[in-house]
Order: sequence, then C-alpha cells, then structure tokens
Amino acid sequence: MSASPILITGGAQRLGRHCAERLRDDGHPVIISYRREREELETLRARGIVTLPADFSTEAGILDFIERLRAETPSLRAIVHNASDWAPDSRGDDAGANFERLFRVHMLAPYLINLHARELLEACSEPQRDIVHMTDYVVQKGSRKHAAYAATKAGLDNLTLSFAAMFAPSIQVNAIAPAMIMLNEGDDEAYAEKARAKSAMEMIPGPGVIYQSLRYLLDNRFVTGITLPVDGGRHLR
Ligand SMILES: NC(=O)C1=CN([C@@H]2O[C@H](COP(=O)(O)OP(=O)(O)OC[C@H]3O[C@@H](n4cnc5c(N)ncnc54)[C@H](OP(=O)(O)O)[C@@H]3O)[C@@H](O)[C@H]2O)C=CC1
Ligand SMILES: Nc1nc2c(c(=O)[nH]1)N=C([C@H](O)[C@@H](O)CO)CN2
Repeated sequence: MSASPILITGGAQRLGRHCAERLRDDGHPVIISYRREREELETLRARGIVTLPADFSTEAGILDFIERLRAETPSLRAIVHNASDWAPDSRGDDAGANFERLFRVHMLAPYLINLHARELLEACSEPQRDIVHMTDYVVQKGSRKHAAYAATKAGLDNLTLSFAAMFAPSIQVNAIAPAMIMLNEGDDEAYAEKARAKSAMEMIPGPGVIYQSLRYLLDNRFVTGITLPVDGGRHLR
C-alpha cells in the first residue's frame, strides 16, 4: 500500500513551500494548495508535489477545494493549515469585508476541511495522523495594525483545542505559533534590526525552524491539543 500524502495549504511560497520540499526530501508524498499560478509551481510539480488550486476567501471556494481534494486522494497522513492572508486592518468601507475574508481563510477553511477530511485521515494506514494549525505569536498579544488577522488566528488557535478533543485518539491536532520567521520583500535593514531586537534570540531564523517544529509534531505520538511557540523567546523581552 502506498504512503498517504501530507496536505499543506498555501504551500507555493515561503514557509509552506519550504516544508513541502523538506517533506518531499524525507520521502513523503505531498499535496499543496495554491491560490495564484506562478512559474515556481513547475519546480514543485517536477519534484512530484501535487498542486491543487484553491481560494479560501469564499465558502464555495473552500467546499470546491474539499471536493477536488477527495477526488485526488483516498487518504491523508496529515493536514497543515498554513494558508494565510496577512492583510492589515482597513479603516474604510471594506473593513467588514476584510474581516470576513480573514475569518474564512484562517477559521472557516480549517474548520470545514477538518470536518470533511476527517475520514481521509482515518483512512490512513500509518499509526499516526496529524492536523497542524499555523497560528501566530500575536494571538497572545493582539495587534494594533493587524487586529482582524490576530483575532482570526486566535480563533484558529482555539479550534486546535476543540478538534484535538473531538478527533482523539485517532488524530492529533496541534498548533505552531511563530513570531517573525522570514522578512517580506521590501523590508529594509532598519525593519530587520527592530524585528531582531524583539526576541531574546536576536535573530530572524528562516523557515528551517518551522520545519523542525512540524517534524516534531509529525513524529510525536503523545502530543495533542497544544500550541508550540516558535518565537525566539518574545515573552522574555
Ligand atoms: N512569515 C512569518 O514570519 C510568520 C508566519 N506566520 C504564519 O505562518 C504561515 C506561513 O507564513 P508565510 O509563509 O509567511 O505566509 P505567506 O503569506 O507568504 O503565504 C501564505 C499562503 O497563503 C495563501 N493564501 C492567502 N490567501 C489565500 C486564500 N484566500 N485562499 C487560499 N490561499 C490563500 C497564499 O497563496 P498564493 O501565494 O498562491 O496567493 C500564500 O502562498 C502563515 O499561516 C502565517 O500566518 C506566523 C507568524 C510569522
Ligand atoms: N500569512 C502571513 N502571515 C504573516 C506574515 C506573512 O508574511 N504572511 N508575516 C508576519 C511578520 O513576519 C510578522 O511576524 C513581523 O512583523 C506575520 N504573519
């Protein structure tokens, strides 16, 4: 029997892409979802990573993705809810629409995918099956400029507890809560310096630390319902 794939949503770039490639290096079949077509997807496809288009900004888009996921695979080893929209708050007429979109991407999509894909995880013949929610350090702190982002990531963090209770003992459900892991295009040295100063570790570590954390959760048989902070000791500053 062939191994069941690991699904990473929003896996075409940055942390999701890094994890998809590292999992592939480790011999796992991998499926990613992506929203925007781009050249780099060909590199992933050439490595045998299955790429499914998905837009989680509407309920119809989420349900359509679930249908195509079911057509693609009869089972899953794990789901990593990585897709995310780091949109700043709007003060304009679109403030409500902005909040609702972030709610759908960060909460409704993981909620519906978990409910509908439970049987795909249950069908996995390996002893361990996992769901991992990518949340954020700001869940504990709030955010002056990204309040909708922080609130909907906090909702995702809470869903970790409910799904861990609902799906135990056959599926482990955990969250990873990163603080600054990678700079964005256009961030300058002054921004980087400020970002480094926020953590006790005084660095911007890059995506390897997220893969290490994911690997820990995928390999550990006795951890469920937790949020694993990956923040360089932000609480110490
Ligand atoms: N990078 C960091 O320092 C930190 C990251 N995190 C969390 O870690 C995870 C990965 O971070 P990072 O790699 O920086 O994230 P990115 O923002 O770079 O990538 C997220 C992916 O989500 C996809 N996406 C966005 N909106 C939608 C949508 N409506 N429907 C479907 N897919 C969508 C995007 O797809 P596409 O590109 O195809 O449009 C994108 O590739 C995220 O959950 C993030 O919140 C938390 C704290 C810090
Ligand atoms: N989906 C995303 N979420 C977050 C991003 C990002 O680029 N995409 N970036 C951050 C920042 O690095 C932040 O931690 C520092 O200002 C947070 N979330």
